[in-house]
Amino acid sequence: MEHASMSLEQICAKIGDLDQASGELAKQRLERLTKPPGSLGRLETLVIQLAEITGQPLPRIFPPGIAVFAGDHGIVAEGVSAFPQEVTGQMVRNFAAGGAAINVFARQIGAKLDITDVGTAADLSEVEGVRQRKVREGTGNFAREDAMSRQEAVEAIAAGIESAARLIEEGAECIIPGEMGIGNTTSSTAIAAVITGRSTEELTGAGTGLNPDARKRKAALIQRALEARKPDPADALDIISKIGGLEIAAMTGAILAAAARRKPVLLDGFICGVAAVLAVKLASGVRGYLIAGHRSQEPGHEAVLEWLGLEPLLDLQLRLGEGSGAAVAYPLLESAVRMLAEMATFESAGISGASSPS
Ligand SMILES: Cc1cc2ncn([C@H]3O[C@H](COP(=O)(O)O)[C@@H](O)[C@H]3O)c2cc1C
Ligand SMILES: O=C(O)c1cccnc1
Repeated sequence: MEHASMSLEQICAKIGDLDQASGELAKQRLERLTKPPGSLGRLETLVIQLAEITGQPLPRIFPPGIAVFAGDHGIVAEGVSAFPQEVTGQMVRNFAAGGAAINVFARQIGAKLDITDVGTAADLSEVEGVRQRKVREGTGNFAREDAMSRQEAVEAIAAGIESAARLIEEGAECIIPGEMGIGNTTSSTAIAAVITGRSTEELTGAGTGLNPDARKRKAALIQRALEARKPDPADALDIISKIGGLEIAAMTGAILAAAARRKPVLLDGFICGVAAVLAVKLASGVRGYLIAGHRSQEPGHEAVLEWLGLEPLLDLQLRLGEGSGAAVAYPLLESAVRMLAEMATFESAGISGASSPS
């Protein structure tokens, strides 16, 4: 478990450049496969990226590992979610029992699901299959106080590093970060506003299902909270400690740890995208290791994707989280990888190449 005990600085320093040579070999093979050049579109660019990430001309991405983190949010006291705080802990029990959406999709794609309580307000110590890394019992209400200390932010990131490192140690070739935390679209919207500079009115969505009036109040509350907290846009740890979430910080750690081990990170929706932005802020080299699984219905996600420079694979109008959209997108990575590895070449199949200049 080499990386589980590495510090944040060490993990960031370990993130290497993409392997252009492996990407080039993948590209050359793509050109020889029995299809018009470029005709498999984004599956082609995807497999080139996977070769660059893994350093393997024929990349391996199976099995995937899903690292789910749960944390509570003090800001729910302001009425920013359609659901009560206790749902976070209740859903963690549901994850452990195998009944949540992410459990279904994890089984479908052959992924191991690693569940960590990084900061719920519930006592989940007796729940089998839930790792206890509780940094604190939910964040502070960032409309009134900092969400957590800088040290707590580092501890939550470390819990995420540990989870991804463990999954990779156990064989995972691709990491999908997921989360559960009632109120976390509020924290994520605040972070997205700080990073992108866009207005909270533009970025704020309905989350679990707020009505239009409640959504407007949520946007105004986030705006006031940002004026009070004044996070430094250049300092990811300052952002996390003032307005972040424990599970968001842990996802950031998981993303960093995956990149440090040259594993592709398949991103879920809005919350996960925000965690990826924070990871890029901590180590800019992470960017090339990211693949956006889908476009969430939360309006802030579009701004986050734009900031990351990513075009999502799917748009299924999802707005769930948990890692669900990434898990649903994972089979596309398998298609890309299998296409490169298993298709015949023009030479091997005895098929004539293009007759007119391309
Ligand atoms: C039953 C249930 C299961 C969920 N699974 C993910 N979320 C998602 O919704 C929450 C964020 O939305 P908001 O900021 O509006 O509270 C997060 O927990 C997220 O993972 C869920 C929400 C609910 C209610
Ligand atoms: O896109 C997401 O990650 C999301 C959207 C709504 C609620 N929870 C998560």
